[in-house]
Amino acid sequence: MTGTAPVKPAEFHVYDTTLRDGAQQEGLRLSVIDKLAIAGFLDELGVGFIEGGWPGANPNDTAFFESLKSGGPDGQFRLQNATLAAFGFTRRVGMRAADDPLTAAVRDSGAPVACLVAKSHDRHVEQALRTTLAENLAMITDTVTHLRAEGQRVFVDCEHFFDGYRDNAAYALEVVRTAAEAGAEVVVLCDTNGGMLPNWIGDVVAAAGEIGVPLGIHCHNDTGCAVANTLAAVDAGAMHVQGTINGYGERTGNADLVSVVANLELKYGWPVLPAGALAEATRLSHAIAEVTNVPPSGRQPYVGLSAFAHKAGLHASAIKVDPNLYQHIDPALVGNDMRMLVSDMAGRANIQIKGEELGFDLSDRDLAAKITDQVKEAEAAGYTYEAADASFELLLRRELGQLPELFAVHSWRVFTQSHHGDEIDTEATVKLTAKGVGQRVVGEGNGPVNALDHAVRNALAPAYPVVDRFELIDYRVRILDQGHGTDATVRVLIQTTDGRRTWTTVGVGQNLIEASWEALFEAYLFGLIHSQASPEADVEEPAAPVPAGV
Ligand SMILES: CC(=O)SCCNC(=O)CCNC(=O)[C@H](O)C(C)(C)COP(=O)(O)OP(=O)(O)OC[C@H]1O[C@@H](n2cnc3c(N)ncnc32)[C@H](O)[C@@H]1OP(=O)(O)O
Ligand SMILES: CC(=O)C(=O)O
Repeated sequence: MTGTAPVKPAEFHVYDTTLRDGAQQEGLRLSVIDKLAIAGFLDELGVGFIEGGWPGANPNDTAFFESLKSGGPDGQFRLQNATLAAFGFTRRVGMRAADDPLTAAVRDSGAPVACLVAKSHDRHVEQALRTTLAENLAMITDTVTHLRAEGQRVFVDCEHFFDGYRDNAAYALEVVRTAAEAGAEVVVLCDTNGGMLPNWIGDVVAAAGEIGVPLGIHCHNDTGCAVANTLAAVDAGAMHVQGTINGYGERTGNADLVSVVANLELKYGWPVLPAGALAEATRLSHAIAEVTNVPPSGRQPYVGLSAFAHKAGLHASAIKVDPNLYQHIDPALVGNDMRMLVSDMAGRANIQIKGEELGFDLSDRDLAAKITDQVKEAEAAGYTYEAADASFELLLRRELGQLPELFAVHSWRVFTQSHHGDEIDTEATVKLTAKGVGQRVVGEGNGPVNALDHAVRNALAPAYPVVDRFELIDYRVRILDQGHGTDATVRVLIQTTDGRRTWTTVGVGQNLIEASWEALFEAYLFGLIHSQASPEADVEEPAAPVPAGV
């Protein structure tokens, strides 16, 4: 690798603000219980500081700090690694810090650290605070001094520092100096509007470093550079990085702390988390996403589902020799996995690696080439195996002569009728033979796929009771040739679970019901093949009923 990593400062802070700045993301709403759950995950990741919110600003954040004082609802919650920080701002204009109720809320929050946002851009002081530059400095001194005297460690977030530096560098630097002289342990330079680029950040942090106080960095992602800007600040001497898990935050978000710490640990070689913690990053990032109810981005660096997914044939053929040829790190270092995708961009190597992953020997080049051609042809017709691993496995089994005939379908039909124009009934009939016994079963449903699902399930159940545990959990339709109105080709993807594993199958056709049937048939076939292979599925809890509406 060219370029050398900077030397790690003697003291280095990883400061998480998911519960405060992350919660400023549109659509994200965290209850006290959510915050406690996330704090637990952050602590497990090993961040040094967890900013829990702004006590006094809203009842939820106040309740979170109160709850932590008594160990959460069950009295057992304790942070093992992290130090709790309470966010607040400098005292109000014209008031004494000791009399300001919001300063009191931070002071009385029980958090050992107070992180205060202070204005550092002269225009903001004059226009937003509507006060003098001198009074802003007095507000900083008074608030920091008061909280220090009350026994709190204090960090100061200099809001709009980089924009402020451009307009009035002397004043922005004066704010840093004032905060440090009043007792701030770290002065954090904030790219509040997120408009900076790495070299600008680096230059300004280096200039502020001349003051000789410990500096931190807090970047928003409006230029898409929050992580790069954070690293540029570290290169220029910052010893404290702020960010949020998964990059949550106002507008386009904050620096994604997962990427920041992974870069520091794996690229700079700096141990910034407890030993072994980084290998939990994928699990913890996804666990936090479950709590925030924001779907994780597949393309998130390091921990995204696609972060180590390989689609192109050329990549796969090199990966067969050595995975590192097309990966910047071993995915296990962050708890992620390599995934091989099968699509029309696949070459033999994708098919061979994927086949091996599924337990099939595809080392025969001609056989692998034949399957590759079949995949390309099917994909050209509208199938997608990248999203439907189960259908790909069935295709392989068919080609390898390893597809057991667990049941044979003779016919199926669907019938929908409306009564007096409002009530609509759907009925499906399936005729099949399973374990030598013929069945002709009628299923009803609130839509054709639902009715077919009931019919095929009831027809298979006498021979294979395990089907009662199969639950259709997702059904997606995509029109493939959009110019074609109602005679367009459609693709249906069905996701099914048996409570232990989840699988996806695909069907394609000009008839929506036909495409749905194909995906449904494959869903049952795949589920049955695997329940035969591991019959312990028979003792699982029954699945919930089939979702309505299809
Ligand atoms: C860059 C950041 O993300 S900083 C964090 C921002 N987060 C939030 O704002 C979320 C929580 N905020 C809130 O709940 C509310 O804004 C509160 C409780 C803090 C204040 O609410 P209100 O008293 O109703 O004031 P409002 O929000 O309308 O305006 C903010 C006031 O704080 C003042 N203020 C802004 N920054 C600072 C500061 N660093 N120090 C002191 N006062 C400040 C403003 O001048 C304004 O004063 P005014 O009331 O005299 O007009
Ligand atoms: C403090 C903060 O969140 C900011 O300046 O962006």
